[in-house]
Amino acid sequence: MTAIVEVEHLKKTYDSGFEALKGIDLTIEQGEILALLGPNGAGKTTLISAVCGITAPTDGKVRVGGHDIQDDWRAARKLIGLVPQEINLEPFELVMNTVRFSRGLFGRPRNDALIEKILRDLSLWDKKDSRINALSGGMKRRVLIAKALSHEPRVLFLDEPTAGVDVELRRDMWRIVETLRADGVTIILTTHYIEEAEAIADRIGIISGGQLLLVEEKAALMKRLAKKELRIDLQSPVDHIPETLSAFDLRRADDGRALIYTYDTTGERTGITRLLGAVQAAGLTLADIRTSQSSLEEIFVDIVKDGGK
Ligand SMILES: Nc1ncnc2c1ncn2[C@@H]1O[C@H](COP(=O)(O)OP(=O)(O)OP(=O)(O)O)[C@@H](O)[C@H]1O
Repeated sequence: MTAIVEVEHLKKTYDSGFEALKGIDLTIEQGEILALLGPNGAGKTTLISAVCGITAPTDGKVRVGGHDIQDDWRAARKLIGLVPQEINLEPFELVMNTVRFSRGLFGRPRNDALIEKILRDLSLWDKKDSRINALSGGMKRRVLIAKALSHEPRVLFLDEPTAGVDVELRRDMWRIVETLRADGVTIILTTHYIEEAEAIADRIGIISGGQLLLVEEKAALMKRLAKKELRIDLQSPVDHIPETLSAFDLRRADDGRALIYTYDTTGERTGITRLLGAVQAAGLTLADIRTSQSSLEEIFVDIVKDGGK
């Protein structure tokens, strides 16, 4: 594995005195998709801005492809594509020119074949001669991505790429991200849609209050933190949990028509066999049983609430 983005002890205190980043350490491997989740104001945009060299950090280091973002800005920035949260396009410019011009800004030679491919991949080819102000909001977002890709970056930052876009465009974006990943592009995205992180990320980072609470492989995170529940529907309701079942983590649901058992998925034993035996021994008759697992969303809410503990 090769690290493409290295962030060391990054701090940012705004002029107002507000400490938006409180010492972030993060290494991003080439070719991975990292989703940064966090509540509003957590510091996601500040982190991306500092990594991209748009915001000067108060302390700490950032290297992209081995280049220091402060000391060797030009070389580092050339490797980065940034899709900002805000739509910052020139309203009267044509789509084609917008994207072509952006490539030129990075000192890349004109390459109309590449620009055509990017526009086609983003379903923008038939809009190439349209003015930006004639596009819908979703199309403008696509233009932002086309712009960010025009100089062939190796690392793409997507700051809430799907905020406020419809489901169809969101799925289109996921497809585009997959294509880019296949080309070896590293992708870092911030999102409020946990479903999005669950669908496309290899690793998940959770930021809250300017601190990175955790960064972990998505699958490992879900395995480690997802709680499982077993729901036991009873033939006759109970008004309390029998004394003989008090050793189990049980609660009543549906006015006693069901018992919910919460268990740890990482434990060697789930305790289910013992529980079912004890339920029968307590004279209760089962109508049905089913299990469910907590989603990434529930895990996220728990982590942010507990501050990563
Ligand atoms: N230029 C600035 N001056 C002072 N404070 C700022 C500035 N920019 C951001 N902040 C503050 O820093 C904190 C982090 O903001 P940031 O935009 O990084 O959060 P975020 O995680 O991207 O939030 P959101 O999900 O709402 O986009 C917020 O409290 C914000 O008010």
